[in-house]
Amino acid sequence: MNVLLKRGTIPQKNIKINIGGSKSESNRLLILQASFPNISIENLSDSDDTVVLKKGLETKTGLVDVHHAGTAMRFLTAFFAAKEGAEITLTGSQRMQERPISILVDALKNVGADIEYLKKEGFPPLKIKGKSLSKKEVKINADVSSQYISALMLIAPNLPHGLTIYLEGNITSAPYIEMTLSLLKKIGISGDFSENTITIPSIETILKTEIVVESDWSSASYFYSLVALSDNLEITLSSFSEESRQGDAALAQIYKSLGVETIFDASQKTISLSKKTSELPDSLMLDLSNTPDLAQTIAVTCFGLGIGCKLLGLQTLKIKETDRLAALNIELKKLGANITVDDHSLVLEKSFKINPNSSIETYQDHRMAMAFAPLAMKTNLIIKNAQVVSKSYPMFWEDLQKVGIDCVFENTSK
Ligand SMILES: O=C(O)C1=C[C@@H](OP(=O)(O)O)[C@@H](O)[C@H](O)C1
Ligand SMILES: C=C(OP(=O)(O)O)C(=O)O
Repeated sequence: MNVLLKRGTIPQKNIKINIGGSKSESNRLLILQASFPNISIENLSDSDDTVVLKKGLETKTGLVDVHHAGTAMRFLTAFFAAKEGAEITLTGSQRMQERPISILVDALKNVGADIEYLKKEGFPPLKIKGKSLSKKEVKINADVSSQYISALMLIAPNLPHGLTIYLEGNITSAPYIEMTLSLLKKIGISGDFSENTITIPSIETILKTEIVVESDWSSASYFYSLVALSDNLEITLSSFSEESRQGDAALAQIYKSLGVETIFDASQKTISLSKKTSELPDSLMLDLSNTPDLAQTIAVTCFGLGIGCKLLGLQTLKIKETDRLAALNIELKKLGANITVDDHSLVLEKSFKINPNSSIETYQDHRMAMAFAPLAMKTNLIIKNAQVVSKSYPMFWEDLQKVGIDCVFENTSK
C-alpha cells in the first residue's frame, strides 16, 4: 500500500494527539512481568514489536517468530536461555536473519547457556534450550548494540547469583541501558551502572507494582519535524513528562535549534509544540550515538528547512531495520539533496530545492516512512509500502491526517 501525501486545509491550531506507549519500555516490562507476575502495566505499546514479544513469551516449546523486532529477538534470546525447560527455535524476518547476535549469544554461552545457530553462524534463527545460568560475571562488547546488554540485565535478577556485566569498548545507545536500569529500580531491584560495570542482584519476589508506560518519544519526533517544517503548526502530545526514562526525550532540546518550542505541562502530562520564528543555523552538528532512532527524522527536517547538517555517531544505523545510512543517502538524493554518508556519519549541504512528487522507498523500515512523511508540509510526495509504520506506530497515518496532511492510499500488490 502506497500513500500520496499532500498538505491539506485543516486549521493548524489546537491539535491534540495521543501517542501510544513506548515500545522500548513496554518490551522491557513484559520480559520482567513474565518473571515477576505481580507487575501490572498500563499504556502498553500497541506496536507490532510489542505484540510479537508478548506472543513469544506465551510459548514454552516450539517456534517463535519475532518478524522485524530487534528488542524482541535480543530480549527473548536471553529470556529463553535462562528459562529451565524451554526449547525454542527463535527466528525473525529475512532482515532479522542479517542482524548480528553473536555478541549476545557468546555472552550467554559464557554464563552457561545452550544456544545453537540454525543457519548462518552469528545470526538468527537460534535453537535455545533453557538452563539455569549460574556464572556471576560476564564481559560484553558494548559498541554494536545496547540491546544485548539490556537483554542480560533483564534476566539478571532471575539468575541464582545475579550478574555483574563488564562493558568493553565505547558504549553505544547508553540511554537505553539507563532505561533498563531505571525500570529494574522501579520494580524494586537495586542495580548499579558506574563506569563500565553493571551489577544486578538476584531477587526472588518483588512487591506488587503498577507501572504506567510513558508515551513513545521516538514517535513524537515526527511531530517535532512537522512543526519545524510548518508555517505555524501547534500540537499538544500526550502522555509525556519532563523526567523521562527515554533518551529520545532529547528531542525537545535538539528541535529548539530547529525552531520548535516545547512546553511541558506536568499536571496534564502533555507537551505542546509550537513554531518559533527564531533564526535557523546554516548547519547543525550533532552526535546521535545516544539517540540513533532520531537520525532519519533530523536529517529529513534539516533537508526540508534548507539547512545543512553533520550527524555523527551513526555507526549502528547499518544494522537496524535496513542500512539506514544507505537508505537516507538514496532517498534524500532523489529529493534533490546534496548528501554524503560514510560508515558512521552523514553530511547534508545547505540547499533549497526539493523535487516534487518524489516516490520514497521505505526498505521495510517504519522510520523511513515516518521520517519522510513530514516533508508533505513542503511538497507532495509518495511513501511506498506505507504499512511498515505498524512496527512501532500503527496509528501513524491517522494521526498525520489530524495535523492537516491529506493521505490518499493506493492499494498495490506488494
Ligand atoms: O533497547 C531498546 O529498546 C532500543 C535500543 C536501540 O538499539 P541499539 O542499542 O541497537 O542501538 C534503539 O535503536 C532501538 O530502537 C530500541
Ligand atoms: C532500531 C529499531 O528497532 P529494533 O532494533 O528494536 O528492531 C527502531 O525501532 O528504530
